[in-house]
Amino acid sequence: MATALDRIIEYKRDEVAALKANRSMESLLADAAAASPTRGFARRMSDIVSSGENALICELKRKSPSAGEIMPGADPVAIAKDYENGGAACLSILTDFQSFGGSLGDLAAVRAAVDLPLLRKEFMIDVIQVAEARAFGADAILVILSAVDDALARDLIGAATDLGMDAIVEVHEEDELERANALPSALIGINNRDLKRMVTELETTERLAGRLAPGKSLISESGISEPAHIVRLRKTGAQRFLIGESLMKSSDRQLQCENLRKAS
Ligand SMILES: O=P(O)(O)OC[C@@H](O)[C@@H](O)c1c[nH]c2ccccc12
Repeated sequence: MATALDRIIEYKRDEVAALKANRSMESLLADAAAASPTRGFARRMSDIVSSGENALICELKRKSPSAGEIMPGADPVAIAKDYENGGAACLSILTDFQSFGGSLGDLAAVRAAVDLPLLRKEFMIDVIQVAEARAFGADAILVILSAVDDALARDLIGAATDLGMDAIVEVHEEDELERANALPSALIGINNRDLKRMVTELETTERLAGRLAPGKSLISESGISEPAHIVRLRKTGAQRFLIGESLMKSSDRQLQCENLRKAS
């Protein structure tokens, strides 16, 4: 049976074909060269971690296959400002429309409104999407290892590096973590959500965290909704966290960000 991830990758291939029909790599690279310089995504997280606080990547997400509608009419700029005022290290902007209700327009709007480094949260299957990410102001990309082989992962990371961006290599299982350890990116995201079964378990980080190679930085992703979750995950050594749904739904995003940032 096709998984949720399979279905997303299938329409993503059509989107990439449409992008290639409309834009040349050269013209996207020209836009990328003209974009304002990258903001140092990994560096901003390390600065916050050195100060003793948690580095939060706060996410803008209107809906998802697992949660359904989260906040259909969300104003990306207002939410980004809440996150910035709450002391977020970086922001994650979903740009997939079909499953997550996001767009590159959200990325560009947030880029113009706040100073934080931005992750383009997207299912990357072609280097042209990396150039497009930079052209719209992204500072980092996501490389989901359950969706790409090692050769493509290397190409995506290489393209990001060439454009001055960071790459988060996302894993959910032990063999993916082994692959991530051998890839040339220092940021490894352990996704507590299984993108194939849509089940979220913080045990995923607890099980895999000890297996990161030296020099890699761990980001624990998904399913975090309260300070106690951070306290628990910090025991694995995690100091960087990617949080979406619970912050989107919070009645006081800024305060919730502050509480999660200071939890220890
Ligand atoms: O909303 P949550 O449970 O806090 O999760 C955020 C983020 O980790 C999640 O949106 C995510 C992690 N990896 C992804 C890959 C694609 C789309 C979404 C994701």
